[in-house]
Amino acid sequence: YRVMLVGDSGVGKTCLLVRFKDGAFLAGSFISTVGIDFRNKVLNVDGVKVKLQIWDTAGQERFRSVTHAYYRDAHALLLLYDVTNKASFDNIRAWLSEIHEYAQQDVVLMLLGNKADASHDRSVRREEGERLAKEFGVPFMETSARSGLNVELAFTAIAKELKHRSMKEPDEPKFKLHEYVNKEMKTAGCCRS
Ligand SMILES: Nc1nc2c(ncn2[C@@H]2O[C@H](COP(=O)(O)OP(=O)(O)OP(=O)(O)O)[C@@H](O)[C@H]2O)c(=O)[nH]1
Repeated sequence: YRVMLVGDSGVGKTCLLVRFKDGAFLAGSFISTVGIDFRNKVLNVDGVKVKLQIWDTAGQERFRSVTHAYYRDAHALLLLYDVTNKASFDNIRAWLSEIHEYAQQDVVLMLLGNKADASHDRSVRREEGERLAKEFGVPFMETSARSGLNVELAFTAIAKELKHRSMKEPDEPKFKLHEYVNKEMKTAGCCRS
């Protein structure tokens, strides 16, 4: 399955991918993605191997036309903003209309408020993220590529949804991504990593 990471430049898309793929945080200077990059990761979802091909897109405006071309082939989108950068949150509406325009109608979508570790610099409250996600009917969680908070959960939830969509037995109940995310967040409390 193809999963695409989108959102403003600097919100932490590359770091989130590296954290998920290698379990490490890319510290040091910020190197902006040029165009598009991808990495594969195989997950075990309920006893089935699910391969995710994760596309890391450039957030910079000048690469937007490159990104547009890839939307159509994405099965899932992780849309990120940075909780320490209000503008990246305000731009989410624009990202959502871009997604509506270019992505498949049934694309799996999740909103992520990244850099949740940076509590001193926070400028977007968790409730604001929750409210926006609710307005658009998309699952939401805060993540941190630095601490690892919810990184595994975000990708696992997406993988579960994609696997269930294509492999559901006729009498198997439908997988509910929203419910799964909410349940996992509740059991994890505030500090899952
Ligand atoms: N505190 C903190 N910093 C982060 C986190 N994730 C990323 N960063 C920092 O944010 C900066 C940008 O991260 P990137 O992952 O390169 O951002 P990007 O979204 O891929 O940016 P583009 O490639 O330009 O679209 C880097 O300096 C990272 O160290 C996080 O979870 N917490």
